[in-house]
Amino acid sequence: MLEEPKKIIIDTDPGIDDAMAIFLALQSPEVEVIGLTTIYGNVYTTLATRNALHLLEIAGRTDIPVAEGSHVTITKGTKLRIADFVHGTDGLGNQNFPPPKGKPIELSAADFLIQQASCYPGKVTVVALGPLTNIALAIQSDPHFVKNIQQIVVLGRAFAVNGNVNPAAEANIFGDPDAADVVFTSGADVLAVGINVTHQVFFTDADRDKLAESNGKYAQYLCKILDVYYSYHHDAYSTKGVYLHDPTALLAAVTPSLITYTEGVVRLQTTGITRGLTLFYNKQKRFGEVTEWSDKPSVKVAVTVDAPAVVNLVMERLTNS
Ligand SMILES: O=c1[nH]cnc2c1ncn2[C@@H]1O[C@H](CO)[C@@H](O)[C@H]1O
Repeated sequence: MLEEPKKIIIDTDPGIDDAMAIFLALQSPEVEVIGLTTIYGNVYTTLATRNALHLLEIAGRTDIPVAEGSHVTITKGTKLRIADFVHGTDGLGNQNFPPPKGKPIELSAADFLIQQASCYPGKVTVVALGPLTNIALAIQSDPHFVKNIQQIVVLGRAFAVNGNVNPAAEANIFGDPDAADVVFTSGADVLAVGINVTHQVFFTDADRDKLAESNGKYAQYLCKILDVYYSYHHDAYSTKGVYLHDPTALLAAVTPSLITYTEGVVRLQTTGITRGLTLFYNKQKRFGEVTEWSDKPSVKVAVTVDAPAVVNLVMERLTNS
């Protein structure tokens, strides 16, 4: 018997690698994209919404609703760190695409997440590709959300490696560490795919050439916007190629066997020079004293990834489009 596709909502800040992940999801029969929710991160939230609508128009999938998310952090912080230097000022490789025709739905991202999770209890997975504000708001405003949601796959953390904002912190967690702490300690089924894993999934210059040679509609579109992302990686990491952060997290939801994970408690540093640092407690020792870790639920933290399989899937699905 054919399995029903897994319903997913992508919480996104598009973003070049977000665009790859969204197209990949639309090309994956294992999942049904039931909505996009938007958040600041790679760009401000207003532009994230515009880009999400634009990408769905490119895909011919304007049937998928877009719900706009928070413009501020969970503590109402307005000093946001926006990574437009990674993605271009428009978030999509400085292409000056025309504005989308569509509009976001009336519901906020958090309310849409709550509504869908309660409509399909145990059947909706959120793939969170930006800071976790919307998900934390959903958790805080609906006591049933944690049990209604099937899984929250988070692209975020740097597990035992340096961050990419500074040595302590990875960009999505750094974007709203207080929200991340709410999500990681909520008791929901959380799978964190950190940059210790996504930095293993490398898309080379030759891979981009292969995309360019194909007639795939998504491949052609992505080749236009990828230049900025490639130059940033070249400057920042001296690499000839880019890390596939968002596509890897997305595929961890689509095909869970591509990764392995360990389980433990994750807590956040929310202040000081290590703001955004995540600490993983592996539960190998029972501490005598009660600590901020003792009574907290475990989450899953990705440890390994089948990187060649991820690159193959990305290539296959984007070129056959
Ligand atoms: O060097 C960087 N600084 C800030 N954000 C980055 C950098 N590289 C990638 N991303 C963005 O942040 C997420 C992964 O941490 C990805 O969504 C990626 O688009």
